Amino acid sequence: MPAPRNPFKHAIAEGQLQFGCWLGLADPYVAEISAGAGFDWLLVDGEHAPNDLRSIVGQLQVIATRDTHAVVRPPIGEAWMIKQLLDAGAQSLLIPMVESADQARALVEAVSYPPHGVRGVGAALARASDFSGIPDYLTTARDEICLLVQVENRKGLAALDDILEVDGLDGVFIGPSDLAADLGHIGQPEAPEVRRKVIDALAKIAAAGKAAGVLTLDPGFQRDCRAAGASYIATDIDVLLFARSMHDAAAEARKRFS
Ligand SMILES: O=C(O)C(=O)C[C@H](O)[C@@H](O)CO
Repeated sequence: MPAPRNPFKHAIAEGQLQFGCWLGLADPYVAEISAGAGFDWLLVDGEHAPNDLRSIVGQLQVIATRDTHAVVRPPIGEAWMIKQLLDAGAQSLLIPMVESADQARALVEAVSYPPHGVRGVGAALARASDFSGIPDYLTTARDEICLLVQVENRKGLAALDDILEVDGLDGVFIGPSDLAADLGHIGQPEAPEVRRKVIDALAKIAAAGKAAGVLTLDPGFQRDCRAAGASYIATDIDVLLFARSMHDAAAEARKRFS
């Protein structure tokens, strides 16, 4: 029996639109609600949310029970973190702040077992192999791992052509917020210069045959990104949805009783 099929990997490889939601509330309970909401994928954020390995595992477990897919973002692209996330059962990873082809190649090695890479062999005791319930896990795991790298500054954009030549990379995701900051427009991912660069990068990624992705809350810009070739687009963030609903509910209750 092989490693479980990764439907997200295959969908974005074919350019099929997958829309997703960023999960920053860092809690399996919230992930369970989100997993039933209808998004194609959910980003479990270890970079900017208060997640640790155990909270990520809890979210992977509940997301796996629903018809959606978890993409996990570690704080940084370190091989030891990637090893733990893969063993915990994450099949799709989004690695932040990638700035060179060498860095991208090291990440490909981190998700591959020797002799092709450096992933440690410990799946026998891991959730990824269904605790040894998947006999062919070691020989088939790599086929179903989706490796996405995040390019989000001028250095990364300058290296984009080289990054796109790296074999074993499924896609490149453009981070508009960090890119805006690096371009001198901190807090303004909607600045025209940022948007132009995002659209140009997405088009270049798609033209190179890799899957292009982005996070933007602006519906008009989401459509522009799709037109430029993006196949996985995060359209919402749980923290903002919850915060907005709480504020609206309290304001309406206050109005009702005043
Ligand atoms: O640069 C970006 O955009 C991202 O990397 C996504 C952010 O981290 C996301 O959390 C929204 O601020």
